[in-house]
Amino acid sequence: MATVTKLNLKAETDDCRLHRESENELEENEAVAAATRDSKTKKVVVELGNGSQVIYMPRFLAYDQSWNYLEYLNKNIPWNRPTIRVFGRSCVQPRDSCYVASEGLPQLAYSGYQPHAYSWDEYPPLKDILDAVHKALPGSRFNSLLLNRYKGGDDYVGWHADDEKLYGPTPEIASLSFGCEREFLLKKRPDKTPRGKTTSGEPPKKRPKKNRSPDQHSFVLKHGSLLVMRGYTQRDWLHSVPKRVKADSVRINLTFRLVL
Ligand SMILES: O=C(O)CCC(=O)C(=O)O
Ligand SMILES: [Fe+2]
Repeated sequence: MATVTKLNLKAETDDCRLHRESENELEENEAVAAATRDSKTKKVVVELGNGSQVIYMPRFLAYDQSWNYLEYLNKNIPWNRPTIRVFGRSCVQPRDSCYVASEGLPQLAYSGYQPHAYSWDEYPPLKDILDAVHKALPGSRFNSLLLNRYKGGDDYVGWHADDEKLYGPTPEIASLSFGCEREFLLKKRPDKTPRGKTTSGEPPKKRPKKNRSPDQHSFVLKHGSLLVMRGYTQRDWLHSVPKRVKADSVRINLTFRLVL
């Protein structure tokens, strides 16, 4: 049975707690994510294991400023809903998107689609947001941005990893959210080592369930929040923003990336 840890960062309580899906599961599974949180900034660091890490800052940008950004982006970005290829079939991408990148970088291509790269200069507020991200993450650098707009609960992004070659083996992705709160899920990719085998050839040691870290995580991404995926997260984990019937307003998400 999969181990699941839900990170609940609801606006009403602003109380960052790790809690399990159900009491039942609590009994069956004592696995808890290794998470640390800062009581002042509410920043949460979740160690996913094996060199993968997620950082979540629920109050990265001020509330009012974030509404101004949402309004600006909603009106001024040349949103596009391209036809993409998924599992060999053509379909309309279930959300709007746009791509912004520094000049001279190799072209991004995903799901058989090559988005046009717009310039940062055309959208000065994006440069301000990028500056704020660079300030918050010293030592990190980003030179491209994929924007997504979810018009309502029917818009979504399916399970995927941002593991395109042009990002290198350990891409860092900084994800900013504006507007409607949506759930962001992470699940561990299936282990490629055949059952009963270990990479060293030695017989597998039986590890008790309670020492196994969770293989699924859930974050409710708040208006003005920043979530960072680091290390081997794109190699070992998949992420998604599923459909939600109750999500009835627009959400805009910006993912900053470094093209090498
Ligand atoms: O909307 C989000 O929070 C995630 C978007 C995403 O995963 C992507 O653009 O690759
Ligand atoms: Fe992604």
